[in-house]
Amino acid sequence: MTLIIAVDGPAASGKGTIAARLAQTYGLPHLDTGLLYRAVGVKVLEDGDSLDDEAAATEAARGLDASGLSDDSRLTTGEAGEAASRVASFAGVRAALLELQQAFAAQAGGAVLDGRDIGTVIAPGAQAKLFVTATPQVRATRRWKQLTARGIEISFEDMLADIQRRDERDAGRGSAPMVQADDAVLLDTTDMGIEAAFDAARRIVEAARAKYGL
Ligand SMILES: Nc1ncnc2c1ncn2[C@@H]1O[C@H](COP(=O)(O)OP(=O)(O)O)[C@@H](O)[C@H]1O
Ligand SMILES: Nc1ccn([C@@H]2O[C@H](COP(=O)(O)OP(=O)(O)O)[C@@H](O)[C@H]2O)c(=O)n1
Repeated sequence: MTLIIAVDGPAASGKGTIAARLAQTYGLPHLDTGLLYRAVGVKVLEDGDSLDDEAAATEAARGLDASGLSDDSRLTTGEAGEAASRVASFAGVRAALLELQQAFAAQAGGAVLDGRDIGTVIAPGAQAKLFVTATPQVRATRRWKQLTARGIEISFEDMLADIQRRDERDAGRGSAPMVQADDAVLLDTTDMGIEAAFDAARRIVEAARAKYGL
């Protein structure tokens, strides 16, 4: 049996940071699945199509080249996050991205994936499942600091409103909504720094490894 680690949670909860560090710790490949939806959203915008156009978004998802996404600075903006969340509600987009993600999860040796539906849809059999969260205020503060450090200007109030709107859309959509899997462990990082959050995440994974003898 291999170790698949599923890390889900809302925007700026720290799931990507935790997933990357877990991957490093256990020597596993890591896929930030949010980048796939961000790339689809940005492609729709760049093609001049509407974010309400499911056919255009599905076509963009089918034609997606998933290589090099983590180096693409166009994908880290607030607009890209918003566009991602809009196209991510389309069943056609999710279906087009399913196989790629499931193949990544199933590769020999195991994998770490982070997103919204990893523990519920992409890898329901994952040995370790974390649902990472924090209050909207704390998450907005983290994302605001991250974006302003990159020279992106946004007010804190707008940031908080963006995060809350995205939370609602992601949790409320019909297709693979953001929800904690029944067997996921909740990790609330509201009062934790990065080190404490990572330590807590590692303990959750260690418990799963012990359970499965991995
Ligand atoms: N526990 C934490 N405490 C403070 N800042 C954090 C914590 N976890 C992550 N961050 C910072 O918050 C920002 C968002 O984290 P990230 O891992 O990208 O979140 P997500 O993948 O959930 O959107 C990053 O700048 C990251 O360094
Ligand atoms: N597995 C996933 C990952 C992301 N997404 C969507 O893509 C958007 C961007 O995801 P992300 O993980 O890059 O966003 P952040 O949490 O980093 O802000 C989310 O708001 C979701 O709508 C999804 O639907 N399913």
